[in-house]
Amino acid sequence: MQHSDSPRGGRTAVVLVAAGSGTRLGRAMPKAAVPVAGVPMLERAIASVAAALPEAQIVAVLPAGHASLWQLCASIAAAPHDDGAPRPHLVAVAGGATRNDSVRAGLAAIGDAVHVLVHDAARCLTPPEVFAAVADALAAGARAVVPALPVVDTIKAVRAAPDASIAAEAVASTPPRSGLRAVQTPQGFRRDVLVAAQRQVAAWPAARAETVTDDALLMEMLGEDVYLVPGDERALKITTELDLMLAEALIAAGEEHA
Ligand SMILES: Nc1ccn([C@@H]2O[C@H](COP(=O)(O)OP(=O)(O)OP(=O)(O)O)[C@@H](O)[C@H]2O)c(=O)n1
Ligand SMILES: C[C@](O)(CO)[C@H](O)COP(=O)(O)O
Repeated sequence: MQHSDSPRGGRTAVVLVAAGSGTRLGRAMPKAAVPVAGVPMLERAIASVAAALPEAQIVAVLPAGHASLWQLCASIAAAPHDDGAPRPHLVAVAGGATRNDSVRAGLAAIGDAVHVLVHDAARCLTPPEVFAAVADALAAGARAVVPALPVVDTIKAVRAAPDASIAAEAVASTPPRSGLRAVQTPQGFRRDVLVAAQRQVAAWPAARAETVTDDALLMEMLGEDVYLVPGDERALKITTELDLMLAEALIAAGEEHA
């Protein structure tokens, strides 16, 4: 297949992190295996990535011990595509103890990609427009791109309680809401820059590495400009039962793309 250098083309890889345990969802299986309106979350996530970026290599990062997710990936990679749709370039690797460990495992498995998108399988209803917006910003020369939405709540920074007899945190400050955004995935990067940042984190003590809650943070650490493109409410991260209910309601209403 002829691959173009465009971030919508074949020199792009997607690291799809799906190795989490889903503690907050509290099911007796890893979150990626949980059915969302009857279809495993991982299957929905792969379908949405493949629909948005059909030429991209997809590296699914899976819980090492969950055979059914590995079988699911193998069957998607091998499935005939009679409708003429391209078969996803899909491989699977084992994840690590933290999300960031899993991202690193995925990065180690990608081919010769120029750009990499890091995406949460838990955001399995992300519409193609969000992938396109990230890819287009990379094509325009950005080295780090993140989808974002305005925040709807007022956000407080907190401090320890000034009066120890009151069992509560206290407010430290209130950042102006107009300057805050909630960020989603896929987060897109020049691969060489992300790999260089991850090399630094690999040497950090665990307590510091745990502060890496998203990939863009690493770019900020290197002094890179991180650009924001519009996110989408359908790209919600399924974290709790309420999120799962919302995702299933979106599917029932025909609002998800797949
Ligand atoms: N060790 C980990 C932890 C998380 N993830 C992935 O990172 C994404 C965002 O993580 P989150 O939604 O917090 O998933 P979990 O870690 O599974 O959730 P919880 O914290 O409730 O256990 C998910 O797609 C999850 O599978 C991962 O690949 N490897
Ligand atoms: C990367 C992320 O989805 C951006 O919002 C988020 O930070 C992941 O957090 P989690 O606690 O690992 O779900």
